[in-house]
Amino acid sequence: MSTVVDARELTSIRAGRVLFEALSFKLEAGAVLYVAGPNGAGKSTLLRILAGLLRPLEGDVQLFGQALRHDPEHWQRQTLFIGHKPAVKPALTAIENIQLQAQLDGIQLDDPWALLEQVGLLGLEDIPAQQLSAGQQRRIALARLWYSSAKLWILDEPFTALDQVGIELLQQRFAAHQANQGSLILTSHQALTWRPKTLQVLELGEVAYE
Ligand SMILES: Nc1ncnc2c1ncn2[C@@H]1O[C@H](COP(=O)(O)OP(=O)(O)OP(=O)(O)O)[C@@H](O)[C@H]1O
Repeated sequence: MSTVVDARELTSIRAGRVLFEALSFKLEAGAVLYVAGPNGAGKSTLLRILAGLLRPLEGDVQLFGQALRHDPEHWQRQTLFIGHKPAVKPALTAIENIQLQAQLDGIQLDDPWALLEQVGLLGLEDIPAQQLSAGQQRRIALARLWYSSAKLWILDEPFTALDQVGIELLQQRFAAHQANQGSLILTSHQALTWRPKTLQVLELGEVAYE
């Protein structure tokens, strides 16, 4: 087993609150880390630190044996981060959004229509994203998971707004990623109905004030 994430002594203070202090954990290839905790506990903050988007006050993260500061491009190639708000362009259609996302990810999509079908949006391709429902917009954002070859996925509340079929579809995608030795870090306020092969739970709890 190889270590994908090695988080060492992470401390984060935001808005005068200690969210976590000297937090250390490791994640191995093919494992799932489920970050739980109440609103404001620091889940998104931790995920953004792990994705290299935010610096911890103290501590550091090694990804595939390398620190972010040594090779940010390596970090970007190996990780796929999807935040809790679907990053869709409201005036673009679903297919245009998917193509744009792929372009930004440096991927040439052979068949964007097949991808649209995979995420259950076929028939809605000509509608601007702003006229789609919250769950449909989420599906556009999550389409990245169907072409991503990143070994580590970091997903902030990916199930939000999805219906039961969408949740099942996403969990199947997670299972395929895991079977391929992919690792996953996610937050959710819903209990997982899928039982990953290797699951670690990190509970961020009540926070202390400075
Ligand atoms: N951009 C920011 N600047 C300053 N403080 C922030 C910022 N974003 C979040 N915070 C603070 O960090 C705390 C943790 O926020 P975070 O979004 O990490 O929590 P969370 O566990 O993901 O919450 P939720 O379950 O509501 O999504 C919040 O209470 C907030 O005060």
